[in-house]
Amino acid sequence: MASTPSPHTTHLHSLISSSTNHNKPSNLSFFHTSSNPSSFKLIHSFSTSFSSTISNVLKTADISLSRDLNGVVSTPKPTILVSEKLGEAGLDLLRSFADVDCSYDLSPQDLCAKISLCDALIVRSGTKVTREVFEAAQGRIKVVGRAGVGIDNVDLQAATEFGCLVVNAPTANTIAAAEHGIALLTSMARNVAQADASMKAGKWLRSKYVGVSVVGKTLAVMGFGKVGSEVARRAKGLGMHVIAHDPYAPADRARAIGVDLVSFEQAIGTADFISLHMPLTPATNKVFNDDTFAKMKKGVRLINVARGGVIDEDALVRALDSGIVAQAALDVFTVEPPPKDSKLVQHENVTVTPHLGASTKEAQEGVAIEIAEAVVGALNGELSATAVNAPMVPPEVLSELAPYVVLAEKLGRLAVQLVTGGSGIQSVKVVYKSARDPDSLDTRLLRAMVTKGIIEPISDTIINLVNADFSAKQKGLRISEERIIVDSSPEYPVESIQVQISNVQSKFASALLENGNISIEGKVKYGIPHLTRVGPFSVDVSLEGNLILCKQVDQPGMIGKVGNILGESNVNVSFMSVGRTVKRKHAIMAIGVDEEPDKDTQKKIGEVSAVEEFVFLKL
Ligand SMILES: NC(=O)C1=CN([C@@H]2O[C@H](COP(=O)(O)OP(=O)(O)OC[C@H]3O[C@@H](n4cnc5c(N)ncnc54)[C@H](O)[C@@H]3O)[C@@H](O)[C@H]2O)C=CC1
Ligand SMILES: O=C(O)C(=O)COP(=O)(O)O
Repeated sequence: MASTPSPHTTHLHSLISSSTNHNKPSNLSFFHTSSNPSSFKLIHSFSTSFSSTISNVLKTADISLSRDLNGVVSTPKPTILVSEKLGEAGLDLLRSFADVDCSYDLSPQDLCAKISLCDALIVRSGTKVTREVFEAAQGRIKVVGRAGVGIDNVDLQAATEFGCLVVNAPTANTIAAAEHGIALLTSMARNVAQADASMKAGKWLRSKYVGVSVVGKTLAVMGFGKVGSEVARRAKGLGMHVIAHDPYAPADRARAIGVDLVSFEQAIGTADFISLHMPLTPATNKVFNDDTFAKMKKGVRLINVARGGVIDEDALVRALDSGIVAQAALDVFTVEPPPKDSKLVQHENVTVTPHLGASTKEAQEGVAIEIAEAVVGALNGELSATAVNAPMVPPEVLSELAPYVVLAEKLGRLAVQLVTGGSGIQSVKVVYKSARDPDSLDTRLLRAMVTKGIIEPISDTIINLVNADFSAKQKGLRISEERIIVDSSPEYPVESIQVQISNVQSKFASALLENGNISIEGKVKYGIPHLTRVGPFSVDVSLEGNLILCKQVDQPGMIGKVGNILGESNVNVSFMSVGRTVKRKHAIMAIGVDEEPDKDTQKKIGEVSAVEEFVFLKL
């Protein structure tokens, strides 16, 4: 298996660990637009640093570096388990990137046994991805790809808790499902399946199988999403009068194709045909039951290409027996496959297909490519446009926020190290200063990264965009955000980010504001995150390597003294900056160092007479 740890394997948890200099711009260039240095225009190609940054946001790529016997380092392929039949084009795409294990018809036990060896899992509707599966994965699984629309077979809550991204393929099977809905509607109306079966049994029953016409009849589309609206469009082509019920669909989209959105009661009470196209959720579970069947027009015909669970199947049998429902055509069932002796399946007025809605050659090839691209992208650390349990952030927003994402994580990491004991944190405030309208600044990524920076140093939880909010909540950490509009260039999304931690003691008292909060602030300068404020003190040091913060009496010679001690211990100083509140009183020295000074060196710094307090912080 690709990334099974071996003696020759160094396991890195992500493409870039938080202590490496991944934020160093790999290919920065500047061009000068005016004599004012602040208007230097930055041209930053994010080809390497951007994808690294985004990998860090998601931490989906569990990349292992293997050494061969000659010590040459190579990156083994991730392993993707495909547990149900997937189109060849998608499999080819996956194989070009990963080791692909196509194991169909796995028992739940077999799936749990395999999953800890896999970085991604691709399923259709037949695999139940339960909490047990995520537990058995032991943190290895980074993405579940659902090759289709409905994700009711994936425990999303568990996926989120385990920081596993779930992506689906929401568009490629829409037409197939809509066509199947129409096929069921028309074939049911003309008893095609029953007549076919009877002829094959040697009969010729022309009068028994007189059907009903659909033209002029009212069709209620329940769930006016992608499939529902395509069914509506086609039904109008058949001359039907189409109404729809969908509490979340925009009325103008319905009006545009000549469909009226109506209430649930109105839809089921007036329709001759009812076609179901909503997802299975706690709210739609068994929404068609004895009560709702009782409100339907006698002799109604029902089509279900959505999910079996939206119907109480026993109630449907009763409604068929009583004649409320004249006929039903079902592609989906509460339990799939349904029991062989299912009264519903055996009912003479019911037409059934074995969940074939998405099963056309075209749809399956499309779905396979759509999901393969999404899974490969996610394993590469890209945020997916079809993420189900993480915010979908458009690529242009992502690329713009990339350096701020690094800044946010580092500020969180710094702030938490200033807390005495590093625990007991309950309340964190993140203040964004920006010239942009608050509505046009999406801070979810930044908040997730501050959370990551705060939680990871004090726990063993890996935080990413998927589980950041959940993990914060679980740890009783309240993260609030404030946006301050400033009068600067709206060209950059954020002017500065400040992280405040309240109600804690600090091991570096100078980082406290008057309100008692630990506070640090940073900016992105020329693409590189900088620390610009510690408590009330202004500093200016790039956030690379490690950091020493030193509070001293503001007097000449301090930089030299501390610099000498570090130099004698062979600790390389990359940046130094001094900030003070009042001249000749107190100053904060922020020193960027490449190496961690040993205890002796730290002791010597502490013994410099004018040094009042100092702290060493890892970035
Ligand atoms: N049989 C099959 O092979 C296939 C089944 N499906 C199923 O079809 C259903 C629809 O798929 P899409 O149109 O792609 O999804 P979609 O997300 O585009 O549409 C679902 C619509 O249902 C609406 N909805 C949510 N709750 C509702 C409620 N309580 N009452 C009425 N409407 C509600 C939503 O607002 C949304 O507009 C899903 O359940 C999906 O799993 C989809 C493809 C193939
Ligand atoms: O996409 C959906 O929601 C479907 O129901 C299709 O399911 P399938 O991939 O054919 O098992």
